[in-house]
Amino acid sequence: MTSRFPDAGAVGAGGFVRDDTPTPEVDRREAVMASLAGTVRELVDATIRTTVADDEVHRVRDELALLVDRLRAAQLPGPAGIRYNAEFRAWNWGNAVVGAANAIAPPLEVVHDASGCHADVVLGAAYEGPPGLVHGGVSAMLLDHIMGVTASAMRRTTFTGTLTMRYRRGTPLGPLRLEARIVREEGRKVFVVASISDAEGVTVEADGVFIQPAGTPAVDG
Ligand SMILES: CCCCC/C=C\C/C=C\C/C=C\C/C=C\CCCC(=O)SCCNC(=O)CCNC(=O)[C@H](O)C(C)(C)COP(=O)(O)OP(=O)(O)OC[C@H]1O[C@@H](n2cnc3c(N)ncnc32)[C@H](O)[C@@H]1OP(=O)(O)O
Repeated sequence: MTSRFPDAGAVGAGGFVRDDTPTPEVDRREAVMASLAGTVRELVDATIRTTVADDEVHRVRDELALLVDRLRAAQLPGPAGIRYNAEFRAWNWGNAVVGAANAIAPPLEVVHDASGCHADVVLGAAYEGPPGLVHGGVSAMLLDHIMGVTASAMRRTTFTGTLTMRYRRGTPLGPLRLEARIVREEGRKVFVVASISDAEGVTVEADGVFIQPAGTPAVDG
């Protein structure tokens, strides 16, 4: 049987790690971690926007330091990586864009559709660059991810080779839609286009070359 995922270490730093945690247990833990990350995300937003007095800020900081110690009581030795089990249930809880346990991730929920992938997301104060607008690097990060997922097409691993952004107008914080699709393939190179839109239309366009690293397998079909 063709392995759906490369062996651990086969695809760059960290690689993919086979982990035989049963899917229901993965699902249960993922929900628990997503719940924690959701509250931490609230904390990030509340921290940015708080106007409470300095003394109160210091008290909150001290209480949070105790909570950090409790989570540090048992930790992975490094980043979370990408893990998968025998049913090809994969989980990457630390991922910067979709990680269920990562409060820095919006998180993006990528949907595979007939033409590629799309995602609806609401970006708040933590993603600001110019006043009221999404940071250009955040736009690039989110597009990079959805384009990589699109290029990978659930059957191979691809890395970003080249990514080009065109910022047509400021992207307002708030509800946004991302879309990505493959335009052509040449050997191990997959050419992808993508966009971010608000209610008025496209704000950012991107095109990129995603490359399946030499020697990594792909599933037929
Ligand atoms: C087994 C199946 C697996 C199933 C998986 C299932 C589900 C998928 C699950 C998860 C999906 C995982 C990830 C997807 C999600 C998000 C991804 C986010 C994307 C990222 O955030 S990812 C991090 C940033 N990314 C890097 O960290 C890349 C660092 N870099 C490298 O790892 C190498 O550099 C690499 C691999 C790019 C190339 O290495 P290489 O050795 O394979 O390339 P090589 O020289 O053989 O060239 C071959 C042909 O590509 C052309 N070429 C080469 N380099 C190019 C470039 N940069 N731009 C344009 N074209 C380029 C050549 O010109 C030649 O073209 P030609 O054949 O026409 O001559």
